[in-house]
Amino acid sequence: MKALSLRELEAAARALLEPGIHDLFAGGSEDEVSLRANEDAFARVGLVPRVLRGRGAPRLDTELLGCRASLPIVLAPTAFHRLAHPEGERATARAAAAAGAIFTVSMASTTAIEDIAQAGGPLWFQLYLQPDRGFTEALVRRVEAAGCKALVVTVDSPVFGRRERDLRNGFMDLPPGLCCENMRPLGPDGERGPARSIAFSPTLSWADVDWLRELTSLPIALKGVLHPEDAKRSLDSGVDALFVSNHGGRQLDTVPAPLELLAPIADAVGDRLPLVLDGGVRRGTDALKAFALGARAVAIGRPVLWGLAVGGEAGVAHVLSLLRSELERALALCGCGSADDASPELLHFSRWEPRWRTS
Ligand SMILES: Cc1cc2nc3c(=O)[nH]c(=O)nc-3n(C[C@H](O)[C@H](O)[C@H](O)COP(=O)(O)O)c2cc1C
Ligand SMILES: CCCCCCC(=O)C(=O)O
Repeated sequence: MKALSLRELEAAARALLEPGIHDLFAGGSEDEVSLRANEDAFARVGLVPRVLRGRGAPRLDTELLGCRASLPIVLAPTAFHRLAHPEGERATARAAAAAGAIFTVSMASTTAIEDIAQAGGPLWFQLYLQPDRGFTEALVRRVEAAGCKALVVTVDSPVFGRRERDLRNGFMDLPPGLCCENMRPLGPDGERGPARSIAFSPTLSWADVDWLRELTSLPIALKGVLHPEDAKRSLDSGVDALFVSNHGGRQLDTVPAPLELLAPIADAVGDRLPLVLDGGVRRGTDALKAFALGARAVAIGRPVLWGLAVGGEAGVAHVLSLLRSELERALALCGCGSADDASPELLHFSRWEPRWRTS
């Protein structure tokens, strides 16, 4: 039976995945306060529809960082797709390409970027800047050659978050036969060497972003910017977009939900930088709320892994199709012709408290 919603798909994936892999995907850091906050934030904002606006059937197509996409929902970078399904990132890429959706490939993908690019859809590549600049430069050249259209630099990970589910389950590394394929340097004839590990470095600074800006002409998005002052600072480094993200609640715990932090960031950067929000997006209405608060697009992480686990390429296609139809319906019900029509006037922030008559 096909899942009617991402919630149903999540339950189906949970039943199929080996428990340690399920926890690896589902978990957050420490007490998982941010993880829970991400979905809760959407539930706490109401939508107040406008009526009789005659906007016609909503259009979802958009352009982001020079890429045309058929919907403003991006696949966020997530590691290790081959733990969810043997076809891994290849299956994800085929589903995204068929849907006209942008797929952000994780630096920690279990399939090499060249093989993922065979699917032919629009790809961005997520990068953890490595202290070894020579390695980073070689990887950037490789990603450019593979045809990726943008770099998404994750800046919320100077150290790795403490994920206690993984510690409890003893998940230390990928099983034999799998590795982070992009971490295998290419030899002169394109042969892939042994994988090196990904370094998380607390010495990274804006100087490294400036260095990357000089290195490549690809558009650069910074992922994990949550403070308005950092958003403003990013303008000086010539970046092209920001992902307003708390890494799905997997890095610093107790960071508020990105939805709650979006408006001040949108205020800080104005029209100068497009914003992509991720964290807890599970419904078309969630996406609409993010657009109303200033996001140009949203990104989804775990739902893609649930789709993969349940049905490989068809499962990811189903995730995108559910969200597409939900978003079309939500826009139409709110009197919007596109995501650009969404504005804060549609949102209701409840301060209502019941007062019961006692006499
Ligand atoms: C299993 C898993 C792996 C992830 N891997 C990466 C990664 O390699 N790089 C990265 O920048 N973010 C990574 N993320 C974070 C996502 O890009 C994204 O910010 C987050 O999943 C969005 O929240 P959601 O899962 O609630 O949609 C990962 C998240 C999960 C759940
Ligand atoms: C040593 C590989 C680490 C992969 C990191 C993936 C990630 O960002 C996550 O949240 O998990």
